[in-house]
Amino acid sequence: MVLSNWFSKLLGFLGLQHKSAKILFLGLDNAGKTTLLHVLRDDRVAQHQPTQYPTSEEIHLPSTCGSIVLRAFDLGGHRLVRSVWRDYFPRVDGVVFLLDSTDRERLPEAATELTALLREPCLADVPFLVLGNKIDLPGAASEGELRNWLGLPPPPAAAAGSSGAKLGSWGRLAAFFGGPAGARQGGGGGGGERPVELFMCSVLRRMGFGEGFRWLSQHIK
Ligand SMILES: Nc1nc2c(ncn2[C@@H]2O[C@H](COP(=O)(O)OP(=O)(O)OP(=O)(O)O)[C@@H](O)[C@H]2O)c(=O)[nH]1
Ligand SMILES: [Mg+2]
Repeated sequence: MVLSNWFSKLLGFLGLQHKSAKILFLGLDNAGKTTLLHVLRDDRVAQHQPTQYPTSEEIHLPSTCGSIVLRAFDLGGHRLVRSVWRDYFPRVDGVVFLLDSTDRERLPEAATELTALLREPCLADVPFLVLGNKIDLPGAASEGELRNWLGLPPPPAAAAGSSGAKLGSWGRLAAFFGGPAGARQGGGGGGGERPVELFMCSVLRRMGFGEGFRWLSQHIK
């Protein structure tokens, strides 16, 4: 068992093994979910109509994004279509939650949706990759500001006063918590915790999300 785990990790490291994972792309309308999905699939930025109906795509992520195969579900973020999100919760391997970091007016709404998802019992063990998108635009919220809105604790390096804070909006926040945003679950690295991490990104500039998907691929069971 230990040997086979070690072997599969080695294959993954060498890019010779692909995981297949059911991943939900969630977040408010206009966050950039469909744009991201198509950048991942075609490596091309295009304009899309607001998503009205759920769609799914099989996406082979390159080794720079973790060498995994995603069954990615783009569910649309408009208030009216959010009611279908829960139909897709069974057997999910991961959630990618996108935020428009320039839309401060809607950050409370986004935080409420994220908190509700984190409270979902059937998503209790599911890793959450949170992407603070559109940092190419002037006035985008910083990583720290988003962390405050979402109730995420500071990364350990920043809390200890190290130079990690210099990473600023391009940096990454590592946090393990569950239940409502900001509340640690289990504590101290023990059982019952699930991984949640924030990465700042620009889908348009193709920056930041690759690191996020590498992180996610490591946390998919
Ligand atoms: N400046 C900038 N604009 C972006 C970025 N990512 C997406 N957008 C724009 O944001 C708008 C919304 O993008 P979509 O991908 O359609 O958003 P969505 O989350 O799928 O929205 P719904 O389908 O309504 O849920 C589009 O005009 C995109 O071009 C980014 O990184 N930077
Ligand atoms: Mg869409």
